Amino acid sequence: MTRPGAPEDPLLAEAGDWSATIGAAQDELIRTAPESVLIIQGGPGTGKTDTALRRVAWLLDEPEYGLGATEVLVVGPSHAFARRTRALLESWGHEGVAHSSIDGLLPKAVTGRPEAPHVTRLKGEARMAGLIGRAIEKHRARQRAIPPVLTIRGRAVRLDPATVERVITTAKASEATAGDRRRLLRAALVAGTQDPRLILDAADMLADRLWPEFEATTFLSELFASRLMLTAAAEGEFTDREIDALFRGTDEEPPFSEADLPLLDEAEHVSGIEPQTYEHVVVDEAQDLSPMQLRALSRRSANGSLTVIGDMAQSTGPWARDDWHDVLAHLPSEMPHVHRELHFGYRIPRQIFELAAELLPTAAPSVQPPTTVRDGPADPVIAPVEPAGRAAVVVAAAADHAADGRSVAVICPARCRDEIEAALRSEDLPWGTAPGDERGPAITLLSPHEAKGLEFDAAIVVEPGFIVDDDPRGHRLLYTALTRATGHLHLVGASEDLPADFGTQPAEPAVDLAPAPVAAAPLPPEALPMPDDPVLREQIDMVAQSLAETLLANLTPELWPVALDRLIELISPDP
Ligand SMILES: Nc1ncnc2c1ncn2[C@@H]1O[C@H](COP(=O)(O)OP(=O)(O)OP(=O)(O)O)[C@@H](O)[C@H]1O
Repeated sequence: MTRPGAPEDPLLAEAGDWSATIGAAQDELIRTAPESVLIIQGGPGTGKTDTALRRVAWLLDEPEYGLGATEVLVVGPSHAFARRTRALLESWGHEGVAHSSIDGLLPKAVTGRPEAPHVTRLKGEARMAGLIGRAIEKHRARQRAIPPVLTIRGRAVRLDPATVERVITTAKASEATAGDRRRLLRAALVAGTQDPRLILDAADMLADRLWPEFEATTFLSELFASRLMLTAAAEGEFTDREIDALFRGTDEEPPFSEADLPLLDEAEHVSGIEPQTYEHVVVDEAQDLSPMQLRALSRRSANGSLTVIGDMAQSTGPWARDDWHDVLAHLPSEMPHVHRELHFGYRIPRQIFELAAELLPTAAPSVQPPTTVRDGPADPVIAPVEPAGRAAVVVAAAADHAADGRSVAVICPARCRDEIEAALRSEDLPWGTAPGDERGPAITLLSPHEAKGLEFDAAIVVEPGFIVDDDPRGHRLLYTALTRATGHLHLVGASEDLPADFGTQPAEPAVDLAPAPVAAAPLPPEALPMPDDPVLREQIDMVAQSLAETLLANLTPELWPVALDRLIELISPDP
């Protein structure tokens, strides 16, 4: 994302087109046949998103698969992310693919309703699908009750219940459309009457009552406004406390929260309104999605051909997880699963990753950190500040990077947002809330959640201590925030929340960034010097990367020296 006018920076330049450096592991994933569910796990910046998009490009280019661009859907966590994936695929000449945030796929509704975290979590559970299904069934049964008499223009029209029942049964058995059902009812009632106009009007009125157009938003509002309907649909699968949590009566708040959107999708599905489906679906940052979101995604897949991407060390929010089982359980597919891990960190320079990796033992102890493949242009800048001076330091750093032509993320917790916005305004610095194209503002202001999956030349992370404190998985969120930069990282905040190892010394040793060694691969007995020729060095690097990926993917660390010995044996000329 280097901006026009930026200095020549070979480290950053290489990020755009890496066709020359595709590792063996990435290449294998890119060429995975479409009849599979490909699951790509990997640390930040290991190329998961790019690899998945290259898989899409490959599937589109292979005539054997005959896949059209409009048959592919790429889903990510945010609108900004969807812009990034669209820009990348289009830069490779693939237009027409659908790119969307998860919410952008779901039915439209006015959201913004505040909600307690335990309610959000409950609404994401898969058993909500059962509740919605039963509520709709009961709703329909009420609508199906046939009134004995209808009043049309002041005249009573008596209906023959047997005739109406017959029409309902025929319409259901033949899966008749709304129009056909109405015509069937008109024909059945009008036969042999003296006043056909009156009867036809009565037939239309009855059709509206029997088969009203389904409005998922109206249905869900009615369901959540009625303790009676909720209890009836719960059928013992929800406790009274849970029903209380779902019940919201009728009030003035915005009607829906974001957790309601997958419920609206479920309601539409149960009532027969089906979304557009795709021959291949890519789901990025899948580690955070609720079961109800995953069900909604699954409905968009025509055949179960999927690429599912994520990193358990970055899993946060109400559905933070430690493994893939739960995600995959809600994305059923008959196709074989191919589960792979990427190990090389291409985005984040060594100096930045060393700092971020200090969080891993707390954030995700079972996750092995990626191996960084390059050095960065600068060490991270650690800036201890008093609250009063915080915004000025952040904005000065952002302005410097922007003036040098870099894209800049200011990643800040909610409680500092207003002061940062005010400081940006008072310095007259243009900024946006989603990374722009090359003509957009260089500075993007983001919450740690919004920063997921994005990358910038420089990142300024504000008050790391607040980021940790404000979320049950705060260490993971901070890890995500620290791993957005391809070149420069600044940490600005209270000295007790900053790591002691770099730059200006804080007064106290670090609290939240507990230092811990990064799991190290066994070293070869003696390192031989690298040749001076840069071309040769790059070739050696690529071969070494490819071999390393094969080792990492197939053998446990204690067997690596054995395999290397065997390799030397195999390639050594016979004596
Ligand atoms: N083989 C490679 N050689 C050079 N650069 C690469 C390679 N693979 C990926 N990259 C670059 O590394 C950067 C990070 O890639 P990407 O965004 O796909 O990572 P990610 O694993 O999805 O990260 P995150 O978990 O943070 O979302 C991108 O700029 C991408 O172009």
